[in-house]
Amino acid sequence: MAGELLDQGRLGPSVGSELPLPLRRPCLMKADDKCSAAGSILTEADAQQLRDTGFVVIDGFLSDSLAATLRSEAVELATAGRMPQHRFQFGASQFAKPHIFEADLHDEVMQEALPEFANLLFDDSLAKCLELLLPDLGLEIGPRTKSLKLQRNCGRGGCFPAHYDNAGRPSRRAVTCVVYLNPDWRQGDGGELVLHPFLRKEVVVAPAMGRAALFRSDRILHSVRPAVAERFCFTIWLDSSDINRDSDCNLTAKHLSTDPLSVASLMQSPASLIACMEGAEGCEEMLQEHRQHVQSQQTHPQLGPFIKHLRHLKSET
Ligand SMILES: O=C(O)CCC(=O)C(=O)O
Ligand SMILES: [Fe+2]
Repeated sequence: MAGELLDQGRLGPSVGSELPLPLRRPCLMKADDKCSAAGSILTEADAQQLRDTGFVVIDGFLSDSLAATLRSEAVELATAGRMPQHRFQFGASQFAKPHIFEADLHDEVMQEALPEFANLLFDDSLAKCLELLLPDLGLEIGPRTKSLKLQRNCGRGGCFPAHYDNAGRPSRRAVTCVVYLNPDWRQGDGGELVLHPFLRKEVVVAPAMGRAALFRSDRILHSVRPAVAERFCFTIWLDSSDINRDSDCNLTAKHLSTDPLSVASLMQSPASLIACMEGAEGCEEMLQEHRQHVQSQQTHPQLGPFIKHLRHLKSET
């Protein structure tokens, strides 16, 4: 299904009603001399969109100078060959994600190598701003209740299959904020983020410099298209004290013998998984699990027809 492409030409800087100054541009940096230039732009309209649709895309989320500084730090680490290969847990095994490298800012070695990113880990202005605008999210404040990862996709087809950043307990992630650091991104370079809001049209987000995509970690299925060109981004995940509630998780466990997230995943074809993992260790195991999951749910007496109905609704969007 063709998604709506958000690229620089079509999506101008975010506009919306303005909050009083200190909130409208919360400073993402500690150093005073950089505060005036750095900040996230989060208006009431942005927050409202996040609340109503589960996502919002904001251009100029970082000042040009902060975006450039972060990018140079990232490039320097990558050039020195110091960015660890991204590994992920699947069942009892760990596998490498092809062409993806990630630095976790909870790692003190990385904090030293990436001081500007480390400042962001210890800066709570984004969480505080969201907490004020969307108190129902129950966001927690402090470096221990957020994660920050810098990611390098070296091109050559690196991508992410459709997934949720919070696929259920014990995850406490509530909001994902991905920020892109690619000044030269052009159509054809690939690496677009694709949001798959439930039963709604896909939204394709080009990974352009200073652009941020904020979305509900537990509600928005998303994937990344294969990248042809090298691409950098960093992600902040904000935790909540009020996530994966019994009332969210038990409804379908009780009535449909599954959880709500897997209903949405089932509606995805395994194409994005194959694109990401083909030929890599772990690919066959993951496909096998996907096939088993799909088959067991499709033959479920209540869930099978329900998924068929949802697919039909989605095909009409
Ligand atoms: O690279 C991106 O645009 C998003 C990556 C992602 O979905 C993740 O790290 O969970
Ligand atoms: Fe993700």
